[in-house]
Amino acid sequence: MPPPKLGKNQVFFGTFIHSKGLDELEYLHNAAVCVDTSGKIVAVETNCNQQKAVETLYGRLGWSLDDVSVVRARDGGQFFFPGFVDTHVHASQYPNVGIFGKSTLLDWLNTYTFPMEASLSSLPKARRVYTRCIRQTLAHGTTTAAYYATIDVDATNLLADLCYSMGQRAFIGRVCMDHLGPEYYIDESPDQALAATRATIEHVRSLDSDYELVSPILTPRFAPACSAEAMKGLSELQKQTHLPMQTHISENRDEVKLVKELFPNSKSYADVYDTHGLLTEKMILAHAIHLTEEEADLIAERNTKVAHCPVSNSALSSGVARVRWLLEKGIQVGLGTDMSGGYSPSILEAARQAKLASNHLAMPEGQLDGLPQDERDKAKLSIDEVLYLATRGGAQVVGLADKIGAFEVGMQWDAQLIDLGIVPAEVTEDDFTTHGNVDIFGWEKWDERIAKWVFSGDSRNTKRVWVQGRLVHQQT
Ligand SMILES: Nc1nc2[nH]cnc2c(=O)[nH]1
Ligand SMILES: [Zn+2]
Repeated sequence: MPPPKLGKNQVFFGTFIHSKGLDELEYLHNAAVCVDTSGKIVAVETNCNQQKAVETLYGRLGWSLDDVSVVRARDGGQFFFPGFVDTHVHASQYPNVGIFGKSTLLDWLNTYTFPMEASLSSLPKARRVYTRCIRQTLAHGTTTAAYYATIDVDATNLLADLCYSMGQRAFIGRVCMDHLGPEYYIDESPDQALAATRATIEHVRSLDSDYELVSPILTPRFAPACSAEAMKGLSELQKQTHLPMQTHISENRDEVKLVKELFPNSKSYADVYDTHGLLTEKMILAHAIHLTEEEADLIAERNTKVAHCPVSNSALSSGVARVRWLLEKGIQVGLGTDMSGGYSPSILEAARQAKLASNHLAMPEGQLDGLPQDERDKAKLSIDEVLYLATRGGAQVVGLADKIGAFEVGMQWDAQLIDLGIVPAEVTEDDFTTHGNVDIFGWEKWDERIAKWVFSGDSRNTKRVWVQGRLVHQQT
């Protein structure tokens, strides 16, 4: 069942905050954003109240009052923000969030991850897990997610159905793994892996023929789990279909060592993907922590994207990705929760941890030890920068930079209404109970309010969420 069509044009009034560039949030106060019935932003007007909108905007758009429904962000306490983009998330691992003990990547995969993923060949179980994952990520403001499902075609197709009916913009990856997996959870052969991938592509196409909301994404799990034939086959399939792709790279030192042993003739981990035709501008590489200078240069040259997953990188003690270093090479970077390597469904949490991880790089005895302090300090990401990665950066990574990530004419209304619970003058000081941990006194400047949101905010501040103009989450 597709989500219901929009019956009316919509106008949103209030404060809108979005990224103008990597290090600059733009604050539009007393603004109006008009959204047509296809969910497209058709006007962005500053210094605009309802009366002015009726007098000028509606006429220009050919709208009458009856055509329009109005949503207002309350002055002071509320603002609209672009929906978050989760560029790397395993929907199938959602029940395992927080469960990783002291493990690191390779033993974590065998102990926790493969058994859980294999168990989702039970469709009733997959339905429960995927429904809750989508509901939870929407409640945290994630309007677009690049999902890994499992090797099971039916369960993967079910994830596509659920994203479509619940209205989340999503990329659906049937996981390809025909090498080194446990016998209970592995593709039988490269041919079978490719046939299964094609079956999911067909299913998603039958659901959403132009991939307006839900798209397939080719998903070789990572080099150690894929035969050379499977990787080459996926590269061919990508050339025929032009679909996006996703995989993991250089997350963990033992993994990098394993890749060296498995592909002794390759120059590096990145070179393995390159020589199998997978290192292209359509590929999203998760983690990218232990890359060499040459690998990062190659990734930049190929215009390949990176999903930075700081929560997972800390949880599995994988390392700290050098995001500034990647950005300065011209590589486009977004944020990923990497559930359940990461313990949180929240891209706001990923943004917070991206900030803190970048500070760790700059500390003495950190990874950049030996460089002068002012050089190390450059590694630190600002609040504005991590929010860029969470929105516009993510949009670039999933290939939708012209469609989502900001409030611009021509883009889709993929947005969230945030409430920081600022106490209006007319309300008593006791009336602040519903806004979670964020405690605003009213005298903070807007950039300080945003900093408080990034460090103390959570889903309690996410009041409503829209995708393509449709309301997909409303806090009760
Ligand atoms: N974090 C993470 N890394 C991987 N590398 C290969 N598979 C996985 C996975 O499921 N999660
Ligand atoms: Zn992952």
